[in-house]
Amino acid sequence: MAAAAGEPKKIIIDTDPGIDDAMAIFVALRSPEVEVIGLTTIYGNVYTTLATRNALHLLEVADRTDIPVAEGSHVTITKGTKLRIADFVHGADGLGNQNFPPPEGKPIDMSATDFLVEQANLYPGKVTVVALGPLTNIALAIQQDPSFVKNIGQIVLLGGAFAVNGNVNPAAEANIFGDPDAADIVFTSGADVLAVGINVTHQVILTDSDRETLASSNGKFAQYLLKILEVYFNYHHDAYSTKGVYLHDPTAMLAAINPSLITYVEGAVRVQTNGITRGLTLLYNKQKRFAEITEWSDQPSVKVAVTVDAPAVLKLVLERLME
Ligand SMILES: O=c1[nH]cnc2c1ncn2[C@@H]1O[C@H](CO)[C@@H](O)[C@H]1O
Repeated sequence: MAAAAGEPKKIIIDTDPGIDDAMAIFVALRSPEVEVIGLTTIYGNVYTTLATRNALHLLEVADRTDIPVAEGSHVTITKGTKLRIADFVHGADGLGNQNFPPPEGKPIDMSATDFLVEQANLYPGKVTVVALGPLTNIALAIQQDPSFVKNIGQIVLLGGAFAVNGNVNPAAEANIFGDPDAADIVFTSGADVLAVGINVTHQVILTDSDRETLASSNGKFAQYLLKILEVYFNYHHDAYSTKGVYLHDPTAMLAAINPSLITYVEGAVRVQTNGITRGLTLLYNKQKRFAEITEWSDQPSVKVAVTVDAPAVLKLVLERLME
């Protein structure tokens, strides 16, 4: 594969691994266009303690224990402890019920939020955060350091269901539902945000036959993922009528790596934080100038992905995991 032109883009992956997180992390580690400078962990697919353990484990599988892991928040930004954990999607261990041995490594002695703030300050405008779980750590960084929103290069997040049904319930997508208050802080922060929602990721499906293609590779990532994918396939088989699994996190990762794979629109996004539509993401395209001053007035614009070159994403995922 040709090396990326220029310096690779520095990325921090905020993650709750998670089967599709594992795929996305491996894709990033095999992508010359980016340099993974750290993983930060969060609850979502698993509790934060297990997310940290899984992040360390995945870096050991990849022989990349040089990459630091910083543990993130165990509670929502409003200190909520009643978390919705998607173990029914990923298995009790988050990685397909494989009972992998515990990692040898440890997280660094710094919180995810402190690490995010530190790295954004160290490389102003140069770090992209790829957020694959609920947005608590990112919102905490925004609250902790007023210069974070201008120092961070871009925040590419997997989250939201823009003008489509959610996957937790008809209103809400899982990552936004996990901490709607944090999500609203991120969307209204003024940072350069690109949201890749399930309106886009539901177009990128790894089918049974793609899984067989993956199985034809002796590559360590392909062989590892085959083991953990079984649980993810079973869940999709039960919950959806698609012939495969959605590649949520790998799609968001590739949108960060190669923005030409998606198209987006711009506008203000707000998140519903209570009631039956808690977690709903709504995009205001700013086509109409409303006279009345409301919670929508003067909100900064973010980017919301609307189309994806699904065959190209799938091809890249397979290529990079099969090397
Ligand atoms: O049905 C579901 N409920 C909860 N979480 C899910 C479901 N399907 C996928 N994910 C997880 O949430 C993110 C995308 O919303 C992905 O990280 C995916 O693994």
